[in-house]
Amino acid sequence: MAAPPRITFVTGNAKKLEEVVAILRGSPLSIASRKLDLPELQGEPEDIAREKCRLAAQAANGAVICEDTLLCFNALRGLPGPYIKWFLAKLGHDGLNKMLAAYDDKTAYAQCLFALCAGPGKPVRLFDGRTHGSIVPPRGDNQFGWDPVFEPTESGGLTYAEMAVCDKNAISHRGRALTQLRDWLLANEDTFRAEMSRQ
Ligand SMILES: O=c1[nH]c(=O)c2ncn([C@@H]3O[C@H](COP(=O)(O)OP(=O)(O)OP(=O)(O)O)[C@@H](O)[C@H]3O)c2[nH]1
Ligand SMILES: [Mg+2]
Repeated sequence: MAAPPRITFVTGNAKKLEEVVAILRGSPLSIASRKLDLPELQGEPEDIAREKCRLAAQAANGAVICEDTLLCFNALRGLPGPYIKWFLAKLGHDGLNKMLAAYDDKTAYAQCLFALCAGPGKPVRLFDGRTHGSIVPPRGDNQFGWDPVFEPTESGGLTYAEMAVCDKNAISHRGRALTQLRDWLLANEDTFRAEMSRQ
C-alpha cells in the first residue's frame, strides 16, 4: 500500500498546530508543518481561506492545508468574524464582552475554514466547521486566544478554556472542519494524488 500523500500544514500559530496534531493522531494522514504568517485578504471568509491556501501552496511548492478561524457575534451580524485576531489584540477579553454590552443577544459561533490544495495552481477545497455558543466573562486557562470567553452551547456550561483539550477538540470548530477534510482525503486519495503529480 502506498504511503499517504505528504501534506504541509502552513500556519504561524503554534496552538493551532498543537490542536491539529492532536485531532489527527491515529489517522493515516501524514502532516508536516511550516511556520509561516501568510498575508490575509479582507472580505468574505471563503475568499480569505482560498487565497491564503493558494499562497501557502506557492510558498511550500507542494500539497498544503491551512485554515482561517473566525469568531462571529450574532448581534453584530457575524463581526468581528475573520478580524477577531486584531479585535482580541486591541481590546482583550474584557473589550470583547463590552462590544456586546448594548445587546441582549450574547450568542456567537466559532468557525474554522480548512483549505486543502494539491500544489501551486491546483484547485482549493474548503471544509467548514462551526461551534455555537456565547460570549461570557473570561474563565479558565488563558493559553489560547479567546478560548476563555467562548462558552459552547454543548459544553455543559464550560468555556473552551475550562475544557480538557480532548473534549474541546471533540466539539470544536477546528475538530469539525478537520474531520471533514480528513474524511474527504481518505475517500478521494487517488484524485488528490493525481492532482499532486499533474504539472
Ligand atoms: O481561543 C482561541 N481558540 C481557538 O480555537 C482559536 N483558533 C484561532 N484562534 C485565534 O483567532 C484568531 C484567528 O486568526 P487566524 O485564523 O488568522 O490565525 P493566526 O493568524 O493566528 O494563524 P494563521 O493564520 O497563520 O494560521 C487568532 O488570533 C488565533 O489565535 C483561536 N483562539
Ligand atoms: Mg492569520
